[in-house]
Amino acid sequence: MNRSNWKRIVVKVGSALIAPNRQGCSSHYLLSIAQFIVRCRMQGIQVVLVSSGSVAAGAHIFPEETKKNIAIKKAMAAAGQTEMMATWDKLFDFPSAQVLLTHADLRDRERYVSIRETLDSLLDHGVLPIVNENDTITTDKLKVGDNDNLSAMVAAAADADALVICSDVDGLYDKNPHKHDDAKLLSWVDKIDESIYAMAGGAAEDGVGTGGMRTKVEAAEKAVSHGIDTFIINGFTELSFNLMLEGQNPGTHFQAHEKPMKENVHWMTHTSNAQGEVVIKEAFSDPLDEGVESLTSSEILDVKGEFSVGDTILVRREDGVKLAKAKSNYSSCLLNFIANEGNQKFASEFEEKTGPIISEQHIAVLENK
Ligand SMILES: Nc1ncnc2c1ncn2[C@@H]1O[C@H](COP(=O)(O)OP(=O)(O)O)[C@@H](O)[C@H]1O
Ligand SMILES: N[C@@H](CCC(=O)OP(=O)(O)O)C(=O)O
Repeated sequence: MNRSNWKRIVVKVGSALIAPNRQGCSSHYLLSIAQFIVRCRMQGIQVVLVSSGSVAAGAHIFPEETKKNIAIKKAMAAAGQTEMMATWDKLFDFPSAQVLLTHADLRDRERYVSIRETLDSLLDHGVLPIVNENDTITTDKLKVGDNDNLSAMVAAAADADALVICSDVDGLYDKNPHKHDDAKLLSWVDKIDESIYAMAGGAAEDGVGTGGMRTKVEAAEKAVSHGIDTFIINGFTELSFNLMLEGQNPGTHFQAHEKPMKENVHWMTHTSNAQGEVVIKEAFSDPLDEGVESLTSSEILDVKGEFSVGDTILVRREDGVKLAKAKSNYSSCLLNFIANEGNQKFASEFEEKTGPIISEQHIAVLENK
């Protein structure tokens, strides 16, 4: 990693830094984060800010006994979002822009491309994009659910060089430091495997954060496979930011892969989730590695879920092994019809005229078979 090459970074700020006591926003911790952003920009590094905190910031407006209600939580987010944006805006003398996203936007290729273009336009005109999940309109099916994973998806969309996750602890420890006095900080992670996930616990039950370290490790896994160096640092202390600016590592550094995934393969693997499944015969699993022009309805054993043309699907072997994610050129309804043995003659004529079920350039072979 050579930081002098950084052109663009994503900085993710957790709720505890924005609304530490759930009593509205406080600029107490945001001042040094804002200063860091200003200094990065002075060095010619473009910054995208992913800011949590709308729910925590809006919490003080609603009665305590209502706060577990989902509709009230969404209302807290709506009210807190304006307060949070206003607090950030006061700290900068350049324009900022509110970008509210859901997973439904990120997993749709056209909307994803539109997000990329908007981020580029904002950054190229000196505007600071401030991104958050659009909690008010999300449902379980539509949401990312935590801003750690959201920040990694945004970092990939923005083609960032680094992702800096500012949290309420120094980084990833071998166990939760709030529960274990002897927990040790990991300053360097070059491979994210089960042993790393085993160390990462959830958020404190009485805290304001979502997801804890687990979602941060998930985010790091997404980002490093896109070639994005990822840091978890303590956003409570100014020292973290000074060390980052000096090129040092104040927390945990997850090393970017030297050979990142291809952009569309990364999007299919880490951002877009499968809307349905196609189960294929075991004997056909290898040709997926080479190209799939030959995947025809006669290899399909089962079609699961409802999907439309252009949706991402999971290709699974009959023994359950996940083989690939791919963009489907056929809807689930049509696939169900042509995969039926009785319709084979019609199917082969139809496929010949219409083209492959999945095309080679839109397939991501899954590494963890
Ligand atoms: N191995 C670990 N190392 C560090 N923190 C951990 C670990 N396991 C669980 N945690 C918890 O994760 C919390 C940080 O995540 P979270 O509460 O979601 O904050 P944020 O608002 O920064 O996203 C820590 O305060 C700690 O309680
Ligand atoms: N969209 C939510 C963010 C939820 C979230 O991931 O919070 P955190 O774990 O503090 O980053 C909000 O603004 O409150």
